[in-house]
Amino acid sequence: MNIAKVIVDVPASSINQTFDYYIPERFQEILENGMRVIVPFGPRKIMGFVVGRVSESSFKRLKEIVEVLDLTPVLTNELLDLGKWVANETLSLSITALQAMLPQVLKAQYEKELIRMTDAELPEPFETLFAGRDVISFDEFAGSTVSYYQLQKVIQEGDISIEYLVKSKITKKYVTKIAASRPAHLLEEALLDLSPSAKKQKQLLRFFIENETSIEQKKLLQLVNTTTSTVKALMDKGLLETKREEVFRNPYNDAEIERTNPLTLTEEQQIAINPINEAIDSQYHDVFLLHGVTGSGKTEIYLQAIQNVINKGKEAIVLVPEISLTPQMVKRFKGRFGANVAVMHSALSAGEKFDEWRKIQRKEVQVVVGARSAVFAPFENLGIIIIDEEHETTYKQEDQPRYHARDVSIHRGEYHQCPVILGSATPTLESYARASKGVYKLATLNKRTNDKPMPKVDIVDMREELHAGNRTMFSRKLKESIELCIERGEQVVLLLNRRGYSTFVMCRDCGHVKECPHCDIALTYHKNSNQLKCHYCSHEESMPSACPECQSKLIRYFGTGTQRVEEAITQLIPEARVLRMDVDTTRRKGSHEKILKQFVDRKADILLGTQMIAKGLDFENVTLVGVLTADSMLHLPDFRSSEKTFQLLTQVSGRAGRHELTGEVIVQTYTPEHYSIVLASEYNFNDFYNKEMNTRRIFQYPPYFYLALITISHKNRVKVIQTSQQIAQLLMRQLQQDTVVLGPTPSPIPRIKDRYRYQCMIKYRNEPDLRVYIRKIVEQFADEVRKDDLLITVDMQPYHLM
Ligand SMILES: Nc1ncnc2c1ncn2[C@@H]1O[C@H](COP(=O)(O)OP(=O)(O)OP(=O)(O)O)[C@@H](O)[C@H]1O
Ligand SMILES: [Zn+2]
Ligand SMILES: [Zn+2]
Repeated sequence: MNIAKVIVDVPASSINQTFDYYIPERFQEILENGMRVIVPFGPRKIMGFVVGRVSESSFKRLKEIVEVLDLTPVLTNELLDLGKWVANETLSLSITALQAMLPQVLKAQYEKELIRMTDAELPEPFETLFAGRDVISFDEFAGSTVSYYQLQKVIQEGDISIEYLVKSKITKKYVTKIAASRPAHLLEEALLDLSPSAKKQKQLLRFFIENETSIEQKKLLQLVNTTTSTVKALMDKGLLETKREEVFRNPYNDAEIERTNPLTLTEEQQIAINPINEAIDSQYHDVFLLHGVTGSGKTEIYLQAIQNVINKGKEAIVLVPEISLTPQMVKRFKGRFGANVAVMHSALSAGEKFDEWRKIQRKEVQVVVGARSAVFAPFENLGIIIIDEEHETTYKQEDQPRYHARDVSIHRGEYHQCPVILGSATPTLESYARASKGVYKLATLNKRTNDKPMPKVDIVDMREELHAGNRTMFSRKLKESIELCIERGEQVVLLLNRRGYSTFVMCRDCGHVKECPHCDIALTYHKNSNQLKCHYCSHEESMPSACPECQSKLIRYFGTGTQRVEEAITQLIPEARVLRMDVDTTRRKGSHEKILKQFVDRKADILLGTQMIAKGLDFENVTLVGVLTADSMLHLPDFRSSEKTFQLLTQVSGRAGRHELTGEVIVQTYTPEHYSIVLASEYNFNDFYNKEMNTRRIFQYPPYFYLALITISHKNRVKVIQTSQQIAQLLMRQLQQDTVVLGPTPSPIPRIKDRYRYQCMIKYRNEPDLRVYIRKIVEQFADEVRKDDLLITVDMQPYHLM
């Protein structure tokens, strides 16, 4: 078995396969699957992952592995298989899928160092190698005669550690600790033997006689007021010893987080958790959809299910959307499980992320709470996977590999025979439909744990405001409620639903929105040509100068930012203290937390923000939630726009009245009759679900149909059009009768960075070989992709339709 199968880091489709390399003598004993290696490839040396070992190759004259980067595998066999599966499902390269599973630090090639972790004698070759130093470069080892096998053994013993140097900074920190190397009574004997002049040495020894602990050297020197030479003198006498210990950079101070105990579950919660616990106990895989209104205690169910998993010695993955991964959220998990929790968050530095990942890899924690990519946590004994706010579209990765964390979770759940929990107050139609069919098990929580009703929602028709002469973005009702709320000393959350603004065209008089006559989807305004376009069916028309419904001249496209809203509030309600939270004010690390803390400390009356304030936040003093423009998302060229609107309104309403005080919600809109707004205001998920499912069936969208989106881009527009047409024709030849290929049509954003973009959308019910067809078709263009800068991207089950 001296030949390794390696997936190499070359991002081109023609080499999406393994290559055979000969394993030189010095690596034979240590090389395992999941290790990274350096191999020659053409004229270069590149990185690759070992995915197998064989004794024969069909190729003659194999090249040799040059270097082994890891002495413990960074990917388990399960993850290697998962990588293959992800690559296949998402039509991406294996190397891309594998790299997506690893922290940044391991993706690039960094310099490495060997660090001595003990002052005890190391096996001989290492003493010579270190020659009295604590740290040596890895290259020095590689250039020596010491074997990799020997190194692997001392690493396993914990006497030497390998470090990756991130941007010339050591990724980890160490402290030197001092401890007595003999029991106290022997230290006392030694004390008597010390010469009377060695006062400091005596003082130091007494410290260890009285305190039988190890202590950080720096602290010790301060306490006893002495220097390292005193320590050294006692070490030379064999009385003290030093040990280097790793300090994990801990972005969350575990010690400061107050521990919480499990709450007694309500009856609803108990009924919901029972089947989940049964799956954990009997070790079988099932997907549970936990549909619970905001504030119904879903998180408590997660916590108690995880406790059950921990008790069984198993591990848990909890996924939460990036923007909900607030300190508040982390605290709930650390409060229950303390240091047994790793947190994977994009705001952590590369080094911090690596530390958290290592805790998982070394089995130092049993729980990880993280955003999308935490689904690849290298646990080997999973007992549960939880996806909170399962409807969030951020669970879908928007570049290669374009995987959905939900699909990956279910795949891992099958492998580990453990339950997967999808939780939401507003599940996706896809998940709810599966639950209705019995594919997933449904659990419902209808009541808030505080037994208070959901806050009452008032819909304000902004067209009437305009007719009454109010041209501000605040209705009279909202303005008055804000003033009253501030007077009572309570707080307001204001949502500016900005996503997708400025692209749709609406009449400010009657609320009419221009839609495509064939697709029932808002047309996109293209500023350059002053045209309205549909990118589902290529329909086009020119921008009207008057509203086709009411002839008003006030028809225009929209554009507003939080900054302008902030100015408007201060003009309208000068006494209001406003905190603004959007991409601009949260760009710097920690600013997100700072704003929330200021709000909790009541340093402001109003928290004004975009989508990021709608989720997961829990403020005691918030009694009013205002939505400035509920419909701004409704007219996005996206068949999910109603669903997203319903979800957002429900989520943001859930921020009010979560505690003692009763909450109130005011929703401003130009389309007060739209079902997603009306039904959200009534918290009526079921009617919304039925109505929306009907629409999806009629227009052949998910969950009735699956989608695949192929986007073609190139600098030359003609070439893009030709290629797209060729692709569409090739597809059409292969596909079933009831499969629809829409397009080619220009992408919603038809040109990015001077590249023209066209797309083909495939709607299908059953195409078992679709991936194979697409792969083959894309391969036909491989030459042009490589030489002519043509770009073809494929997104299976797209969420982002731009
Ligand atoms: N069994 C219980 N008894 C008493 N209080 C509970 C119980 N379960 C949960 N709670 C409390 O109820 C509140 C709401 O619960 P939680 O945040 O878990 O709900 P949620 O469904 O996750 O809400 P959201 O979807 O809005 O984030 C929390 O303050 C929580 O501590
Ligand atoms: Zn009109
Ligand atoms: Zn159309």
